[in-house]
Amino acid sequence: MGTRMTFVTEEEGINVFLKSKEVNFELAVQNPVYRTASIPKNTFLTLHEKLYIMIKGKLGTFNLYQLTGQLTEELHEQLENLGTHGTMKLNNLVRHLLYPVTMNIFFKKGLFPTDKRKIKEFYQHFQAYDEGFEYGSQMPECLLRNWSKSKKWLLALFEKTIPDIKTYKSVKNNSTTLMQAMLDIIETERKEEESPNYGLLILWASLSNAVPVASWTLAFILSHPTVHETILEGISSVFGTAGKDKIKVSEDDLKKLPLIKWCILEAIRLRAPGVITRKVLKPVKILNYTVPSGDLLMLSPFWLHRNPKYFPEPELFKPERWKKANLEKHAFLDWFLAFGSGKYQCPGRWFALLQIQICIILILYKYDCRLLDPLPKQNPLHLVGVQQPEGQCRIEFKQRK
Ligand code: HEM
Repeated sequence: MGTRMTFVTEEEGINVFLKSKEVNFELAVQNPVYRTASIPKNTFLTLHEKLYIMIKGKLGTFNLYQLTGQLTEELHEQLENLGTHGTMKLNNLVRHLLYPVTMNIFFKKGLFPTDKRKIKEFYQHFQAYDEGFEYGSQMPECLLRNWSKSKKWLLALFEKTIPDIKTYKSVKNNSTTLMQAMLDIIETERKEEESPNYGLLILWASLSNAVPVASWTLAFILSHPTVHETILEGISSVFGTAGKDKIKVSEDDLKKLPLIKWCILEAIRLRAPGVITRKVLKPVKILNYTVPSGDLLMLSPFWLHRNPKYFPEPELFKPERWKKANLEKHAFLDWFLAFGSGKYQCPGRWFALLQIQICIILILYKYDCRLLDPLPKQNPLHLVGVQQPEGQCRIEFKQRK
């Protein structure tokens, strides 16, 4: 639709994408941000770097472990609502856990509705917004009636709740939530009329990839019996065998269970975002081509992760390949680009890994789980963000005795 895109697939092009000063993140995403969250260009460009630095700091490895206790508590609360046994679509089970946990932690405790009708309404609108995000980021809103309705519903929700978020004070500690810290920056720049729009944007960023990644990780673990067994043994050795206790999970406990983190990273490698993008500011030369300014440069982490030169036997789920990564020093494997790269690499990556680790530990500690369907295929239509499953995948869970 009038946008020129150049895809880089070879090392030389990838290096230009990752290192050239002539390609720009902000100008590549500004238009999609305008279409999906109605944030005007000047507001976006004024606030972007300040917000990014704050989010990166708050969710970076130095501060992150302050959230472990809260994450565990919130997840226990949501697991309690699942009861002692049941069968659900795997995706829905993960949504049931991560939607409220993320809302309550990033915005304000108790923000996620508890009334059944309101929860259903939230699910319906967030899912419609998320599923249509890719189209919404490219097309005029007037062509996407239902998507637009859900976008407006979510914006109205934030408009209503922002005064409460602003005045909320945690009883347990003095720290501000992520959204409160964002509001401080937005207000300092006198852009408060755009606060609900930022609420919507950060809600989408924090859930759209984390939910499918948690589902894929569980699906991979449950469909690889040896991995599943080893993880269960690890969990029993750290937390004991009973499934009823409200266990606490510490940073040290997580270090004793590296296989879970490797499984998450391997699931992300295999289902990585279809594309990430940069705008070309001045013509750049790649091999024999000159890519003109104004083009979007596109790189596919999904495709790159299937290159056997970088990832031997790339199609196989092999969590042990992550043994080689220096995760203690917060480094991933070379050529792993699921979180993007450079100045504006995903600032939520360490939070996502922590949240999913605790989520998986608590599910597998509390319940005996099995999949009732084979591992689903990935839907090839999704380019923005992590691949979605195609077809149904149900999970059966029974409380361990
Ligand atoms: C496994 C889950 C996740 C994946 C795979 C993922 C992936 C990505 C990718 C590929 C980008 C673009 C980076 C680039 O182009 O270089 C990005 C940006 C971003 N992510 Fe994540 N992400 C995940 C979870 C999260 C979470 C939990 C948050 C929570 C706050 C988050 C917040 C953001 C934000 C705010 C940006 C935009 C950064 C900017 O504007 O500069 N992400 N993410």
